[in-house]
Amino acid sequence: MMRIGQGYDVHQLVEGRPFILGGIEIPHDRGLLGHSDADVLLHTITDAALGAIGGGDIGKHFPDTDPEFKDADSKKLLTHIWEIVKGEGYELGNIDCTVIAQKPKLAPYIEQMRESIAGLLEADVSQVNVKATTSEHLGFTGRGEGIAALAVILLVKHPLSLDVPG
Ligand SMILES: Nc1ccn([C@@H]2O[C@H](COP(=O)(O)O)[C@@H](O)[C@H]2O)c(=O)n1
Ligand SMILES: C[C@@]1(CO)OP(=O)(O)OP(=O)(O)OC[C@H]1O
Repeated sequence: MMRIGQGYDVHQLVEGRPFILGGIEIPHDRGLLGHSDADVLLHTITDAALGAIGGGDIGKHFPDTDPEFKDADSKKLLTHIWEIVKGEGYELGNIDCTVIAQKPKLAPYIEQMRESIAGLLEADVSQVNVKATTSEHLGFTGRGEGIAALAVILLVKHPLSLDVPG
């Protein structure tokens, strides 16, 4: 049994916030704005996982009107959703993510993000791919006003092995 899900999220880049992406903090002169820590990549992955199990979206589970989730650590939000995914018998097949950011240069941090995401999804790093692209100075990402991220996830459920005698 396999299920596929996709995610998309955008957060604004502003001064005076830490820049947290894929569960790690990256040095930058600005950070992402949100009700939570605004980790746009983990939010996208959370939405993709929810999409795969028909579980709605991140805002349904963690409303941005609820003070409980103010400044929430997005690693904890994804971990909560991943418990639901596992409860339905699924594990990660693979996930492929794209971050659209004019700046900062993300290449030096890609491996650390992969490791962070693999840890959260209880999978091997080889099952997690993270890509970065600029948008060639076009649009809101190109002007550096915000960062967008996309993800496609494949969940797999292994059939119970039957212990047939003889
Ligand atoms: N924030 C980013 C954006 C891109 N990269 C790397 O640069 C390569 C070329 O980007 P283009 O937008 O010109 O296609 C891209 O493949 C990434 O490896 C990056 O590190 N950080
Ligand atoms: C994570 C939550 C909850 O703190 O808030 P934000 O950080 O604003 O993120 P978003 O992707 O807009 O929506 C999900 C939320 O409800």
